[in-house]
Amino acid sequence: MTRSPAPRLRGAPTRQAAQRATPQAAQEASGTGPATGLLARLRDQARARLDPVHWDFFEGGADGERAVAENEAAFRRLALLPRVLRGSGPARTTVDLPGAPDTLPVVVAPTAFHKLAHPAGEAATARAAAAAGAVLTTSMASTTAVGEVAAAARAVRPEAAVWFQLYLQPEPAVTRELVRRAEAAGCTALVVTVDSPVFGRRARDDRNRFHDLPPGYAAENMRDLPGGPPGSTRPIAMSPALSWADLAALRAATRLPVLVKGVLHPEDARIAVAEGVAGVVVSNHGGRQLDAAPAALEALPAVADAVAGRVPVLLDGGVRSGADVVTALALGATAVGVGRPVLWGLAADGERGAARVLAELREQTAHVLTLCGSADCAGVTRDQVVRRGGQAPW
Ligand SMILES: Cc1cc2nc3c(=O)[nH]c(=O)nc-3n(C[C@H](O)[C@H](O)[C@H](O)COP(=O)(O)O)c2cc1C
Ligand SMILES: O=C(O)C(=O)c1ccccc1
Repeated sequence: MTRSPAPRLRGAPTRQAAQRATPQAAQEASGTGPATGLLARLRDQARARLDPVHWDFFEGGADGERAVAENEAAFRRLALLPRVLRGSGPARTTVDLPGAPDTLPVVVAPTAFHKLAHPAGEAATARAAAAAGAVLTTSMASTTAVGEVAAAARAVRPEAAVWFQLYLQPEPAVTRELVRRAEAAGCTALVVTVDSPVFGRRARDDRNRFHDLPPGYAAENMRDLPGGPPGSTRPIAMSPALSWADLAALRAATRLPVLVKGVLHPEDARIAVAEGVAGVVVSNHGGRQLDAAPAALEALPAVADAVAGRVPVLLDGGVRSGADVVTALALGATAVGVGRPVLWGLAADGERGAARVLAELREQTAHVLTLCGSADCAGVTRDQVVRRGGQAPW
């Protein structure tokens, strides 16, 4: 990648230096996170356990972190109108996604460097996702190679679905080799992240001088790629020169379904569907790329209208509860992704913590669907979402 972790400064800064450089406490206490509940507790535990530099990497966003805050705030501005007496029975909480039939509508969003959260790293996350019946989207920037990640998931549940997240690399031979590895690992879809023509500016990481993984950790998927010396890892490149033609070349090079992640403009969603993608992920990258971007949730209805049911639409960013999941479903998503909450669980208590996050979201989603009078994930509709605190119409 172009900014981070660029090998400018090696090794992690000390805890003391990070604390001096991290005056985030007041801002966070005033709080964008959930005030109570399991996820909030795991977040607190994660924060207490982690090196503050790594906490800041996981929690932070681009520039003034406005997009990060908006993702959660957008959910808080909305409420759900339940329907009653529909005789719908207890809600069924599975959906069909590309390469993942009958799966939870909560997908683990791709996040980098899980070994900084917990030494068991991505293998622990994979086991937790498999146990919950959730798709794991494993990041190209994982600290465990994709083959090992997918094997860990299948050891828990042979039919567990793992998707591989990919940044298209400027050298086609490198991209092709990454795709070959994902296919060989048994991944069932590729998720191409398209919101990163350059790496976002992360103020916390700059202040903490966090620009490289600590010794002993590496982006393992980037090891032994074409053009590099044997045994070494290549940096992940982000390129503003990429275009739809590069996506078409990728689709021609694989039989796996390809989803695009990081779409906010409805016209881009239309183009993506016309290009033949298998799904669109509405996302502002957890507020880590364009800080001026709207909340993902605010972009969702227009994208869902543009896609018009032709492929699944997913949303990630700010999903912290079953009510958030159901709100996104009602506004046109087939499923949602969760990024930071899984990292909180992983950092707090390894595999068990990540599994608790996913089980909690599954139970809350089923409960809220049932309270809304819906028999399944497709049964909540846009008319059931209303603004909180709006002007009374009378
Ligand atoms: C620490 C961290 C690392 C991330 N790494 C990646 C990545 O490697 N690839 C990617 O496409 N998105 C990455 N993302 C973005 C997530 O996939 C997702 O869009 C975002 O986290 C969703 O927002 P949430 O954290 O509020 O749930 C990362 C996000 C975080 C917080
Ligand atoms: O931090 C991120 O959001 C991210 O996408 C990423 C990508 C490559 C390496 C590290 C992080």
